[in-house]
Amino acid sequence: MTRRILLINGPNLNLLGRREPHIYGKTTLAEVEEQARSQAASHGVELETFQSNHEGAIVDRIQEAAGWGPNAAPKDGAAAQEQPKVSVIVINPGALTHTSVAVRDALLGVDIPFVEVHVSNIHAREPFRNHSHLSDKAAAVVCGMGVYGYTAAVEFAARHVRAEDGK
Ligand SMILES: O=C1C[C@@](O)(C(=O)O)C[C@@H](O)[C@@H]1O
Repeated sequence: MTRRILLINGPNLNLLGRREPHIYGKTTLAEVEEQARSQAASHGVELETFQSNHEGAIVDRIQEAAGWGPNAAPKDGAAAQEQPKVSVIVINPGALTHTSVAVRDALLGVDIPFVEVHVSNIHAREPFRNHSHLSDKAAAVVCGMGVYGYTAAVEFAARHVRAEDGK
């Protein structure tokens, strides 16, 4: 079965490269996503991407990763068996990190391991950014490495997927 990684980016990360470049750098989200896709492919893993500025859309997409939720394809019979599963979620929740119990509940609800990524070092910024609603449940947390954090997270996720396959 094809294994999948789902890369989710939350609010304002569509502006990567243009937004506060002194904090988030000049690499665009399209470049991050393309690099992540080919990096995963080099491990024989498919990578899907999703960005939204809307909390509910992110909750829906997380549920969909488990084959649930309002947008999930109907599952029955053999087709359901063959549907590739998302094995790991890599997520930069943006500001939702600090506010969203709903995103936390969605990630815990689907029981898919996740890696939390932040481009900036959230512990070296304003106090309201120091707390994450996700970190205590994350398989790993990457922050302060710039967009290289996505590379580190995808590498970790791909290894996890391969380990699942017993390779
Ligand atoms: O939107 C973001 C981006 C961020 O998640 C990061 O990648 O460093 C950090 C958050 O505090 C902020 O709201």
